[in-house]
Amino acid sequence: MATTKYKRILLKLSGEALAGEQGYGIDPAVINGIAAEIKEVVDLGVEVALVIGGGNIFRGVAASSKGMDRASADYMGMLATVMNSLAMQDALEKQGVDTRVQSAIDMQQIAEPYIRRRAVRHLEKGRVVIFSAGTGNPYFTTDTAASLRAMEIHADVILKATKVDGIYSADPNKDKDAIKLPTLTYLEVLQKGLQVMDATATSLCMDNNLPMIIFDMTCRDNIKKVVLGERIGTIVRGGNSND
Ligand SMILES: Nc1ncnc2c1ncn2[C@@H]1O[C@H](COP(=O)(O)OP(=O)(O)OP(=O)(O)O)[C@@H](O)[C@H]1O
Ligand SMILES: O=c1ccn([C@@H]2O[C@H](COP(=O)(O)O)[C@@H](O)[C@H]2O)c(=O)[nH]1
Repeated sequence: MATTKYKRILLKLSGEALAGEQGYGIDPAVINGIAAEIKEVVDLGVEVALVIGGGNIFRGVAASSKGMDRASADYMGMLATVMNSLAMQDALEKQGVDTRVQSAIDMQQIAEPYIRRRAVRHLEKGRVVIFSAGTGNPYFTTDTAASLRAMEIHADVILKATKVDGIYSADPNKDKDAIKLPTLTYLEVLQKGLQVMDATATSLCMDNNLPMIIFDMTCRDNIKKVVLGERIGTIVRGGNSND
């Protein structure tokens, strides 16, 4: 078996990327492809926890900018992450991977409540644990939920799998002159105001010295490559970016 760089990972998947070409909802081909990649990582003996965004279904900020109460809109966003989590659970189980969905908002009929020690036990048994409903609180994001859960389960790293292939000097979808930055410190991300991840999540990782790798999830095998230690995307960590 190949030697992996990490023993326990928190993989944050972009909700928006699950929509594929259709731009909304869940593309079965995309989710099945990602599930197959996660299975390969599980088969390498890596303990995998997942947090999935909700941007393919509903974002609280977008609805509140059109007049909806922000907290209500955010609860809808959290429910969107539960839908994505259940879809991913189904896709993983179809491939023979044991999973558990835990929810930060109680919904006993469809998901376990979030219980930290229980989540860790599932991971030790080789099950993929999917943390849904974000942090359970409005005004947060799933990036913050990913940082929080990663800390709580003592993950070695956060892998943010998204639609861009790393962090750029500016949003590459808006600025064609933006350049990719292979290594950054959390302080640099905050000081430069880089929007790839929200400031709360960034600060939480910085305060707890948890490294994060941002990479493109639309490229086949990228998740496995990162787990095996290949340098792709952008690594963000504490200390000096030239270290
Ligand atoms: N400096 C930057 N470098 C890279 N991407 C950036 C930067 N600034 C903003 N972005 C944007 O950040 C996006 C990725 O983060 P975003 O939070 O939108 O998605 P996500 O958390 O992966 O997905 P979702 O919210 O749909 O679950 C990219 O698509 C890109 O447009
Ligand atoms: O802790 C949380 C996490 C998420 N939300 C809401 O859900 C949507 C979708 O999450 P993304 O991170 O944007 O993919 C988000 O826009 C919030 O509305 C939340 O309120 N609290």
